[in-house]
Order: sequence, then C-alpha cells, then structure tokens
Amino acid sequence: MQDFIYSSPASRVIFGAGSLRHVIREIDLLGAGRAIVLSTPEQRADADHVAAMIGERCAGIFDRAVMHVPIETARQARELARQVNADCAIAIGGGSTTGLGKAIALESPLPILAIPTTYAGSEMTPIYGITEAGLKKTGRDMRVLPKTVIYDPELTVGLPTSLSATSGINAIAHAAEGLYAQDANPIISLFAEEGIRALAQGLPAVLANPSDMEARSQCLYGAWLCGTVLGSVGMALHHKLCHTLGGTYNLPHAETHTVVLPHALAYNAAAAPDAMKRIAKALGGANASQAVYDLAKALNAPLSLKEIGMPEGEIDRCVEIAMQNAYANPRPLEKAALRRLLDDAFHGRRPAASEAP
Ligand SMILES: NC(=O)c1ccc[n+]([C@@H]2O[C@H](COP(=O)([O-])OP(=O)(O)OC[C@H]3O[C@@H](n4cnc5c(N)ncnc54)[C@H](O)[C@@H]3O)[C@@H](O)[C@H]2O)c1
Ligand SMILES: O=C(O)CCC(=O)CC(=O)O
Repeated sequence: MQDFIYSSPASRVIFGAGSLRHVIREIDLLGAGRAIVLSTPEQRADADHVAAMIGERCAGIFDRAVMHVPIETARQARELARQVNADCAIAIGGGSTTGLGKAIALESPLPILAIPTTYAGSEMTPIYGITEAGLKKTGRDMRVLPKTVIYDPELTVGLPTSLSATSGINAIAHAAEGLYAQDANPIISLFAEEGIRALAQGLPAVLANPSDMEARSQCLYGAWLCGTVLGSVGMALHHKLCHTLGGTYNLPHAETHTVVLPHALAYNAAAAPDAMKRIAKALGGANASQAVYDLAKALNAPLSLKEIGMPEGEIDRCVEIAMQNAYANPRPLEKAALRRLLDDAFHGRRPAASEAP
C-alpha cells in the first residue's frame, strides 16, 4: 500500500426519509437564531415549506438562486441576509442553491445548513463557483463547506426523472475521477466505489417508479458519498472538459457530465486500469466506459453533445482550451486523442472496447 493523507471534513449529516422534521433542532445545534432560506424560483414552495416549519426562526426567503451563481445574485442574497440579521443560511435545492449559500458564507460568518434535492454533491465540498462578467471562477475554502446537511429522500421525489438520471451520473463522475485522482486514498476510494454502486442500483429503480422511497434513498446516499469524494480529492480531465464545454457553450451542467463521462473514462482507461476495474465492478459491467454509456442509455439520458446544444465545428477550439493550464490526469493530454474523444462525445458514439484495459 502507498502512503496517503486522509483528512475528514467536519460536516454533520442527518439522513433519512422525513428527516427535514429535525430542521429546528439542527438550527439550535448550530447555535443560530434566525435563518435566511435560499431556493431557486422553481423551488419557492420548498422554501415556503421550510419557512413554515421554522416559523419565527425564519428571517427571510431569497428565491432567486440560478445556475453558476452570478455575482449580482450573490450580492443581493448577501445584502438581504445582512438586512434581516440572519445568522444562518438554509439552502434547499440543488447545486445552484447550495452554491449561493456558499457565496454568502465566503464573505460572512453565516453557517450553511444544506438540504440537497439533487445528486450534484456540492453540499459535501469546500468548492465554490461564482460567475462574474461571463467568467466562472472556482476556488476551495473551508468556510463554504456546509456545517450541517439534511438528506431527506422525500424531497427528491419531485426531481424529474430526466434530471434524476443526469444528476446521478454527475455524481458518478465525481467518484469515477476520485478513483484515479493523483491524491486518491483507500478510504475515499471505498466511498467512491460504494457511491457508484448505490447510484447504479437506485437510478433505474427511480426511473421505473419516481416515488420509490428505497430507490430515492439509495440515490441520495450514493450522491452523499460521491460528493464527499469530490470534496476530498482532485478531479481530472473529465471535470476539466465539462467546465470548458459548459462555460464556453452554456451547456446544461448535469447533461454535459452525462455525455462526456464514458469518453473521458475511455481516454484514461489504459492509464488507470485499477480504477477502471473498480468502476466497472460497481456498475455491474465488464468495461467502465461502456458500462457508464449503457447506464445513461438505459436511463434515457442524452448521449451526444450535439443534442444538448454544442454547435457544430467547435471541437478544435475546445481541444485548445482543454490543453491550456496543466492539471493532473492519469494519461497525458494528447491533442489528437482529445479530438477523437470530443468527436465521439459530440456524435454520441458508444466507446470502443479496445480502449479498455
Ligand atoms: N461546488 C461544488 O462542489 C459543486 C458540485 C456539483 C455541482 N455544482 C454546481 O451546481 C450547479 C448544478 O446543480 P444541479 O445539477 O443540482 O442543478 P440545479 O441546482 O441548477 O437544479 C436544476 C433545477 O432543478 C430544480 N430542482 C432541484 N431539485 C429539485 C427537486 N427535488 N424537485 C424538483 N425540482 C428540483 C432546481 O430548482 C432547478 O430549477 C452547477 O452550477 C454546478 O457547477 C457545484
Ligand atoms: O462549483 C462549481 O462549479 C465547481 C465544482 C463543480 O461544478 C463540480 C462539477 O463539475 O460537478
């Protein structure tokens, strides 16, 4: 066994169907008085529900969270939190809402109580992203890591099956890259394998019956583990490509992860054979990249960049951007191979078995 470093971030997790009922207890345990409740406009009803549950402990609601945290939105939310004297932020929603909470925590001492309703995993990471003048900047800061996370699968029953599928594969991507991370360690690799297994088991059952609470619980449990992997070890080519594609062509986040993952894994297969075996095993397949592709197909998820809005004729530009700024990846970045990867992803081809170990 190689030497390794494992550090455990200090989040308190409350998991289980109906666990939202503990929200007041959790505000008390944070030592907070009154909370500002954050949501997207689409999830205003969820924010209202939390506000009604906590009654006079609700200092106000800010329901304008949007994807990628525009700086203007972050400023408005920070200002409202200040005006209403909130000493805690409750973020109920997906990565966009958690991200807004993080933007508040970055500039104030407010602890975040996150109540995730997708599988994106942001609630378990110290990673924040803020978009200014069309450019998204990301960073790591322990101040933004939610202090408490309530995982209540009942809140995910309304997550549309299409977003359940792509958000679940977004989570699998964190775990898959965690297994071949430069700073991987055996503990986080256990989380990764178990996270992929739980999602691979839960997602098809969610598609068959979106109200299946056992399946919803499996998926949220998997998302928690995969989010922990994202927060603990470094990501590589797959995440870099998704940020490039998402930022340059304004492609939807979870869908982009879903399309790119099989091809990023095929690219890295020969350079990370042990990780590929663990991914394939967790997915119940023989080949990691093909098993992810087949899972996405079985879940009726998008398979090509073309169908999610990437324009034609942009692959060379994308390769150039992806080659900028060196970062760790099991296989060195090679222009021609990256071009093939993106061409396969653009057209939605199933990865070839020959690329696997
Ligand atoms: N910092 C991190 O560690 C990290 C990790 C993952 C994702 N992210 C960021 O999070 C964003 C994407 O998050 P996302 O994929 O969770 O999507 P999202 O938060 O943008 O949610 C997508 C839509 O689904 C709605 N929704 C969420 N949960 C629902 C539910 N249970 N029922 C009905 N509707 C629901 C939301 O209100 C929104 O309209 C991106 O900006 C991404 O960069 C950050
Ligand atoms: O907050 C961010 O945008 C950076 C982390 C992230 O998006 C993880 C992912 O790609 O799913």
